[in-house]
Amino acid sequence: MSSFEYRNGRLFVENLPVEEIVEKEGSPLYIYSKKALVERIRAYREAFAAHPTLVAYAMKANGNLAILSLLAKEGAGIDVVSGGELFRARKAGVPADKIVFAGVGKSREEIAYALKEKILMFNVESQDELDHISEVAVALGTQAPVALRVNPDVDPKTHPYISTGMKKSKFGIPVERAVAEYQRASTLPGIKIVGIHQHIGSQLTEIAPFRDAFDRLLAFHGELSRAGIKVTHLDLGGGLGIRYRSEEPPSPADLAALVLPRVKDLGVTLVLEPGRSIVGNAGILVTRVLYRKNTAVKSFVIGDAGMNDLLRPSLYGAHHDLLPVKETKGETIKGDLVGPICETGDFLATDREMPDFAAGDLIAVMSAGAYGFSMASNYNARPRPAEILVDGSSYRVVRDRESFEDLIRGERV
Ligand SMILES: Cc1ncc(COP(=O)(O)O)c(C=O)c1O
Ligand SMILES: N[C@@H](CCCC[NH3+])C(=O)O
Repeated sequence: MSSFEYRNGRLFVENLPVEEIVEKEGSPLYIYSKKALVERIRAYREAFAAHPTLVAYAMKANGNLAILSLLAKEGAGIDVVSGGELFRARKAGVPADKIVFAGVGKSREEIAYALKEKILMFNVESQDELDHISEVAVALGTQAPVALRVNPDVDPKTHPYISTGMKKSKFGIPVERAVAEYQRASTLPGIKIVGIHQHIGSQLTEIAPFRDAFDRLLAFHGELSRAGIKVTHLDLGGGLGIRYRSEEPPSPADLAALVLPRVKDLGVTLVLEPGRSIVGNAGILVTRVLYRKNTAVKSFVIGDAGMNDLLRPSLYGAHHDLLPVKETKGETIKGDLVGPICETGDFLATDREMPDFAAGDLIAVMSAGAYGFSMASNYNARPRPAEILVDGSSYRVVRDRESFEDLIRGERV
């Protein structure tokens, strides 16, 4: 049974009506389902159970402490991309030896912090970064465990802004230069080579790019061992897509079927970095209609959530289904769901067939668990929404709605 469904015409999250939660906690509001989160992380753990595998949830998708802590209790590690994310992961109780650290621009302070915490490994994205990490490690009297992020030049067939494994992208080290870079790494005093890393993009809905990238990764692994360099970890990154509209992305089991038969004799631990496919469909954003407005050419539904609360439609033209919190059988309109932000690009849906919403109605913006709150901002001095975690018939506020005082914290006249 899905975690979000209608019962007697009312939208429920697990056993709670969305309307009742919003009456108490206000809007806009992010609501997550614990059951959906647990199901998703277990789907990965079970699919890969036959091989030593660390599922390092990519917390950039949603870094709420309650979610991190829940996933950690399910055995997950974390993929972080900043000192701030590392801090969050540690606050949530994630063991340091289950944390991997990627990103093209790690600062010396962030590197030192991660070394002191003793994380599992750094996923290194350039020659310069490798040198910096070695220097910082030597200064601290230690060695940094690293994987080099190898850019295989595979088209992930997703939005260009979130394609990361092509030649023209800023990520990773080109595969043709990677063996030489590993050889250089093996001579650096502060570096201990432990793995190979790859991540080709996000919201992948076909298996073929995973297969192409994985073929290249295995070929590279062979080349590296022939050059005398052994690794203990193969990090395959994240990127598995979810259903926003009608997509039918591969499942963790499909990924496992592709990968496991070919790694079983390599003597490596697998690392996976799923983000969106864990949290995306475990969360919704609820917005209340403030006004209706019709011009000569457009119908607008003006809600209380905008691009500052959910950026994906504005940034990528992304589609999120809209569901009425109270089911209607009445008229529909074709129009835009827009927010209060002073930008024409502030919309959650454009030219969309939707119920003829009236002021006061609640709309659930679906599939908003990933890259929703984590990309929210205070633009137009708007406090960010509260976040709610539903567990069966009860819920907890896992992040308070921001106040006006929060907006000016740290500022001085
Ligand atoms: C290095 C790395 N790992 C993991 C992820 C998580 O990706 P996704 O949310 O698509 O699973 C990303 C984001 O694309 C990433 O950059
Ligand atoms: N923010 C993107 C995904 C970014 C992936 C990060 N590497 C989205 O909402 O789809």
